[in-house]
Parts: sequence; C-alpha cells; structure tokens
Amino acid sequence: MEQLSFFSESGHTPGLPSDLLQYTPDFFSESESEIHLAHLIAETPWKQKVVSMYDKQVVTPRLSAWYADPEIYDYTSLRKSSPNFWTPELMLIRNKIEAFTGIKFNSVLLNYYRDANDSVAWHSDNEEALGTHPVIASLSLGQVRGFDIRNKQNHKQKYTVKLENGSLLLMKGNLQQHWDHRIAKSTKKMKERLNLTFRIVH
Ligand SMILES: O=C(O)CCC(=O)C(=O)O
Ligand SMILES: [Fe+2]
Repeated sequence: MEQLSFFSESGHTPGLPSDLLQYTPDFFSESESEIHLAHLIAETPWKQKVVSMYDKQVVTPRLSAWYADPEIYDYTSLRKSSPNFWTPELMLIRNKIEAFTGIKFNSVLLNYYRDANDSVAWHSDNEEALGTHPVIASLSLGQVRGFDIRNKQNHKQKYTVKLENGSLLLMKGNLQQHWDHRIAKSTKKMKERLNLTFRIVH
C-alpha cells in the first residue's frame, strides 16, 4: 500500500500526510536544544503521576509537568497535577512556536523520558477541553525516539516517525479522532528525552 512509504527510516519524512502531521527537523539547533534539555531537566518540578488501571494503582513510566495561563487554572487543576506558571524559558520557546505556526497556545505539558524504559502508552489527546480538531505542537529534545501512530479502526495500519533532537511535530486535523499514538519502550540503551506538547485548552 502506498501509505507504507509515508514515513521513511530517517527522521526526515517525505510524503507525510500533511493534513494530520507536519514534521520540522532542526526547529531548534543542536546547541540550543542541548541547553534547553539540560536546563529544563534541572529546573522543572517533575511529578510522577499515579493512575488507576483496573483495580491497581500504577505509576506512569515517565515524569511530567504542566504549565498553563492563569485563565485556565480551573481546568488544569481538575487534572490533579497542579499547573505551574510559565517560566521565561518556556515563554521563549512558546513564542518561537507561535511565530512559526501562527497559533496561540495557552498551556504546555512536559514529559521527561529518563531512559529506554520510560514511555507513553497508546492514547489520543481527544479530551473535550481540547476541542474536536486540536492542533498540538510537540517539541522534542534529546534522545531520538519513535513516535508510533496506528489507526483506531485498523491496528495494522501503523507507522513510526522518528522524533529527532530539536524537531517540531504538529498534530492536527482529525489525527486525535482516528489515530492513537505512543512512545514505546525500547530494548536499546537510550539517553534522556524531553517532549513539550503545546496545547489550546478551551
Ligand atoms: O513524547 C511524545 O512525543 C508524545 C507525548 C504525548 O503523546 C502526550 O503528551 O500526549
Ligand atoms: Fe499524546
């Protein structure tokens, strides 16, 4: 099927379905990315969330932190992880992403994958507060990880985009409606990675 060539082996992905995903390598230079990676890892008040799965309490296999504009504090406090207010560094990153996309974002979720054992399970970001066709801007720093997507109706339709250091991935259209995504664990040795997903909470 033609779609099999959507995502090439390298991080550069010619033929990406641009109505769903838009990948920009080197959105930040290598040196800028390294500085942000080290700084954000050191300065962020990381939390490890506990979620109920069936009848068990399970810790999520990554650390996270949530930042938001004051106006949406109520929504974010519903998420149980209390939101932080923007730091100058995160505002700087947000400004660059807003200038590039022409979209204003009012919150960002940071995920910290400490090594190859950290991951995020299959899900879609289809919460009501994000609207029906949310645009989510996803910045990756550090270790290259595979971003898997699979069709909700047909799990055999599955692709991987390699998210490189300093790259920006825009998720849009009906991606969240029809596709799930994840960052899988790996048996390879892996260094630290940060992912920042800029979102609009209504
Ligand atoms: O780490 C990533 O690239 C994806 C994170 C993600 O899917 C999310 O925060 O909802
Ligand atoms: Fe997600």
